[in-house]
Amino acid sequence: MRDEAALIAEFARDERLPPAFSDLAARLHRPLAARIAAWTATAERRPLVVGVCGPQGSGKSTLTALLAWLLEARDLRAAVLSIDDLYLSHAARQALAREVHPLLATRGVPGTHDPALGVAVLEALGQPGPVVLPRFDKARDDPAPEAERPVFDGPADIVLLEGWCVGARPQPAPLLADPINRLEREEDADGLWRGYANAALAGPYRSLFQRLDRLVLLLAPDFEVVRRWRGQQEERLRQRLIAQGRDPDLAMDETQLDRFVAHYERLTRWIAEDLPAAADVVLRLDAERRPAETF
Ligand SMILES: Nc1ncnc2c1ncn2[C@@H]1O[C@H](COP(=O)(O)OP(=O)(O)OP(=O)(O)O)[C@@H](O)[C@H]1O
Ligand SMILES: O=C(O)[C@H](O)CO
Repeated sequence: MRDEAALIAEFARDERLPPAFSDLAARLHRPLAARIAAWTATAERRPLVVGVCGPQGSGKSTLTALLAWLLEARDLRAAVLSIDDLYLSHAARQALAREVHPLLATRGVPGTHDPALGVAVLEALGQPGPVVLPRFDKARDDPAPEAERPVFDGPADIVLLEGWCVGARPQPAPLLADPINRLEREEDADGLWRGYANAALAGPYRSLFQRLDRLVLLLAPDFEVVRRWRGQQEERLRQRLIAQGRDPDLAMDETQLDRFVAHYERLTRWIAEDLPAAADVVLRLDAERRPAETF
């Protein structure tokens, strides 16, 4: 097995993470990778599918990327998939916006992904041979062209499926009655949009989430912190666009961001209430993304 400390240092450098990250990785990522390896050893089917659910900007893609490195160092083949890569195209969401509800134009809530694509990719990852993984380009707000999609050489031992609503269960109908923020009050007064998202969770998303063997749940201190974390993400996107010589205004400004995260508020709050009881590992993060408990 490759030296984990050296691997973590390399990862932190590549990802430009703060110096304190190495300590965190020793307390969190290393033991979590060991736990996932142990789950894999006793799993009844391959690949073992581990869901990583956490609010926007909570650090899911960083966590899963490092876990994949650590698992590979243990000679386990680990693929990472994000539910964000299953978003419907811009045109498909525009069609939903016309036909069902205007708020479905914005990517995010259940109903704006293609869960059947996720099921098909998980299935393909269980077979030998190359699998072209889906990729969504947030600056274009559209799936990336095939040439930009990564290829995983299957079969995978483990798939880490990360996303802000991975494993979410529908809300009981009475909880849908009252709007929870201004967006819902002003633009979904009759509850059609939130009802559609909830029905999607109860329907097509169930087939994807039923495939999860294990669930790791990250929780934010509160929704204000989620807004801040998501803002940091967008700032990174802006910097990346500048570095690539692309238009930085493809990233959202503060007003757009407030409206964007309002779409996520209901389900983010519901997940924090409902999923801890169902998760295998629950990590309560502070505002600096540090878990309160040692693992
Ligand atoms: N443990 C950490 N310490 C400090 N910074 C971190 C840590 N984990 C992640 N970050 C930084 O926080 C930001 C968000 O992380 P990441 O992209 O992993 O979040 P995410 O949950 O996948 O977000 P999204 O749901 O929007 O895709 C990134 O800039 C990342 O470098
Ligand atoms: O950018 C997005 O699509 C949301 O923040 C979910 O990750």
